Amino acid sequence: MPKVLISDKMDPQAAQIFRDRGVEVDEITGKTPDELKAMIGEYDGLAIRSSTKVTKEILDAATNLKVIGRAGIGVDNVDIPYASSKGVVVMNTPFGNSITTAEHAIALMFALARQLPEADASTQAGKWEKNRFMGVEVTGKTLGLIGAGNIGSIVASRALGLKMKVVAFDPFLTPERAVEMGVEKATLEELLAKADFITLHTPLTDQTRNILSRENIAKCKKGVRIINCARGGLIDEAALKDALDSGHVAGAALDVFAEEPAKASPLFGTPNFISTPHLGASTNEAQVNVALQVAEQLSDYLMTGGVTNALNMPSLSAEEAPKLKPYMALAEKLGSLIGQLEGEGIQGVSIEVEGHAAELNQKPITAAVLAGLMRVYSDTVNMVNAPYLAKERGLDVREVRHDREGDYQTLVRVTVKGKQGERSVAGSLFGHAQPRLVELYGIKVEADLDDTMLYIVNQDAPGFIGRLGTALGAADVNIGTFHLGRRDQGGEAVLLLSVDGTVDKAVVDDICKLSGVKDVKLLRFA
Ligand SMILES: NC(=O)c1ccc[n+]([C@@H]2O[C@H](COP(=O)([O-])OP(=O)(O)OC[C@H]3O[C@@H](n4cnc5c(N)ncnc54)[C@H](O)[C@@H]3O)[C@@H](O)[C@H]2O)c1
Ligand SMILES: O=C(O)CC[C@@H](O)C(=O)O
Repeated sequence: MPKVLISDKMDPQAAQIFRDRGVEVDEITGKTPDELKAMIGEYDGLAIRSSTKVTKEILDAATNLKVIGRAGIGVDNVDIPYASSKGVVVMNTPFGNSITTAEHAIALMFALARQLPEADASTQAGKWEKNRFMGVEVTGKTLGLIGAGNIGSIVASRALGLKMKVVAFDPFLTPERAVEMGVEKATLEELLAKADFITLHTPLTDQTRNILSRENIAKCKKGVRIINCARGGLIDEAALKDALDSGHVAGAALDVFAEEPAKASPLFGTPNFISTPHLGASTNEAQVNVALQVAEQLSDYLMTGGVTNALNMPSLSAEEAPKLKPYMALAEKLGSLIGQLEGEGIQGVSIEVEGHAAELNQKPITAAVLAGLMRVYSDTVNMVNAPYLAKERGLDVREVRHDREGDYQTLVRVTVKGKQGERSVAGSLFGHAQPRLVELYGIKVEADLDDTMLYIVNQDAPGFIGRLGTALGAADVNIGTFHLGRRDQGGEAVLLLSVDGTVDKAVVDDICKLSGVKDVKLLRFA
């Protein structure tokens, strides 16, 4: 039974879902990195929010880990490249807290417009400073949206409902989508010049880091009010403090900080500055949504192989997973076969599907071929890290889909470009389930790829099979299955034998010495 650790505070319904789906679950929150490191080795899955930092060290200790699920959107607390290199799938729940976070941005916008926190503190201090607090209306004002994805678009719809104008800067926003959203697409410069309020809704990337830099803050309209419910690091906090002090920025509300927990920001105590401790996603509704989603996604992956919302692997619905499973087994075996035959030095690989296989999601088939192929380089390769390893090695990967049906109802062909030029193997499924090799380097064969096999290339001549049988019998090697194919009579023949148990190198050397033998390889598919 797979075992999952919930290491951050999460709605209790998550644990219940794991149990209902047959996954063992421990909820142990608030551990230090060292404590987490000591315990993570026993878990197959890890469910987190933002407190747990999944670093290289934690991943190195996570010897059984297969999947990490973030109950939320941002995954900056997970070292995704390293998780990928270790073959660990990383998933998030991209929609569960979007409405809640958009509402928090709107709440902060109103709090800034009417100085609500300061007015509250003053009133509760018994001051009744009615003349001190003069607000602004939001109606008719321009809201500048930086980032128009899930949350940004919800903020835009709420702002339009409040009769604001919305201008949006997002390099990936198409003109059609802007029209659909009812916003004006703008450059960053235009947005900075026009906006009365600016709200940020992008991830933190190399392009968005410091997007509100000192220089860009200076380009804003005087009296602008700024809201950040996305990620710390999008705003130069020191420059924001100076702009608040000078009055160039009339107010700023931050839910997120460059360093969290933010316990001593220079912004604290600045007039017209409001802060919340990363509460964007903190509503009952959002926390139930993300907890349920993460538990369902992790359970699906661990129990059925279904992949939803993964950031480092192609998606695979629970419905698709059983259909693709035999194809992935076939693809991995073909990749492994050609990888073992060619050895190192493969420069490119093309994965072609035809017939029934062409109706399926090809990405998992490609990932499975690469997993088999890259095993030449590493024993720990799987479908998650294989594409990264292939990229790292500069392998050119091509996917081809043929609508036509050939000799077989379904076919997967793997062609590699290696030291010997382009060579390919192809396989099909028998009875819709049984992977079988049907072509090897242009020669028709029909062979199951069993755990241990001998691949022998010889000159087609009478008596060879007898000599081979005698040699194997003398070495006490029992032949399970025997498959023979040849290019033409008297030409090159290929033999694929499955054998019981292991075969010593000495036996392989003896076969090499048999007359007419050109090549012998011991293949393993276990
Ligand atoms: N405060 C919180 O508790 C909280 C809660 C949920 C999400 N978030 C954060 O909010 C942010 C937005 O989440 P989302 O679900 O809307 O993400 P999303 O991926 O749906 O949208 C992000 C948008 O940013 C745009 N973008 C990317 N690079 C850009 C750039 N250089 N300039 C302008 N736009 C750019 C993308 O095109 C996309 O439309 C994320 O950083 C997420 O982690 C915070
Ligand atoms: O889990 C949280 O409280 C914050 C989540 C938020 O930052 C997110 O990116 O989804």
